[in-house]
Amino acid sequence: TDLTRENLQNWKELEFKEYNFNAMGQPLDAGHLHPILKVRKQFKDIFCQMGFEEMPTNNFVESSFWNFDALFQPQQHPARDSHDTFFLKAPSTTRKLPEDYVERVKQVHESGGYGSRGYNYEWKREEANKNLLRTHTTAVSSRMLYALAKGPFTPKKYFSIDRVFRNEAVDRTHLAEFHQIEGLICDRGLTLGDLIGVLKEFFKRLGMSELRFKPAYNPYTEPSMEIFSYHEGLKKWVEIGNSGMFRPEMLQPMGLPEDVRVIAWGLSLERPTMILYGIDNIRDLFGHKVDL
Ligand SMILES: COC[C@@H]1[C@H](c2ccc(C#Cc3ccccc3)cc2)[C@@H]2CN(C(=O)Nc3ccc(OC4CC4)cc3)C[C@@H](O)[C@@H](O)CN12
Repeated sequence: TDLTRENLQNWKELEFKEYNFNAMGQPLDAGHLHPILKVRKQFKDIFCQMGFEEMPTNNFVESSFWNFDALFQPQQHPARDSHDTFFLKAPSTTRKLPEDYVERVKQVHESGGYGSRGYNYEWKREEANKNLLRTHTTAVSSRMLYALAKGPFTPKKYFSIDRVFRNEAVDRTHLAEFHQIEGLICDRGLTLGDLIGVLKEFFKRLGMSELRFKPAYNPYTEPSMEIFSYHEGLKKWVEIGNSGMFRPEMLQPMGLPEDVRVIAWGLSLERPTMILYGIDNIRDLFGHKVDL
């Protein structure tokens, strides 16, 4: 019908169905939060409830100094090789390091001190200057502890959850990068018992109450422990992380008081996410391929 004036009036004669104001709208196929982000929030909430402050991890590029040397990791350690670490071409070297602290790190690597024998090798500044993609968030922990040593000492609880990069073969469950979760407590007179206690409290909040600890080795912690938990679902003991007490060779050159101890632990974000969401191929978590 053409749009004449009288035609526009004839809707008044038509019969319309009553409005159903209780009708539900069409379900919107809205977006979904990525599982990694949901589990990251769970861990962040647990750390915040336990009084931890988040560390600033917004620098993927780090110097070998903060990533390795400050942690008393020797320059000939295999993890510092380009087969395990991504070194940067440009900028290949770091701009600025605290010279007086670098000198003390050089000393402790070469000839020890603070009760340590050291590694007895010629420490090279060029090696420490090399820029890399951080291999662990422990590089951020060393920066934070150094900053803590600068001022009057106050006990601190810090955590970090962010991406780290390893030049490793990738397979079904390993990518060249992953998200590391790290917690640390810095206070006078802390002991291994305090570490075990805080680990029990931390993992209990994730539903893992039965923990076992196994002696382990890290270049920057002594003693070190691998952490295991009995997983009801998988009916077996699962390695859920690593932990330890930062060595005096790491803490003393920073200038922390000699009775200050640091207990720390780490785990990944991908492993718990894959287990909690039943994902058995890391490609389903990340990756460019999307099955449409
Ligand atoms: C090269 O990657 C190492 C990674 C990653 C890891 C290991 C150690 C640290 C550390 C540390 C550290 C130690 C001392 C001081 C400071 C930091 C951080 C991440 C996980 C650490 N792991 C790991 O996350 N396993 C895990 C964690 C939680 C979890 O929860 C499930 C709901 C039940 C399940 C599993 C242990 C293993 O997966 C291990 O084979 C792989 N590890």
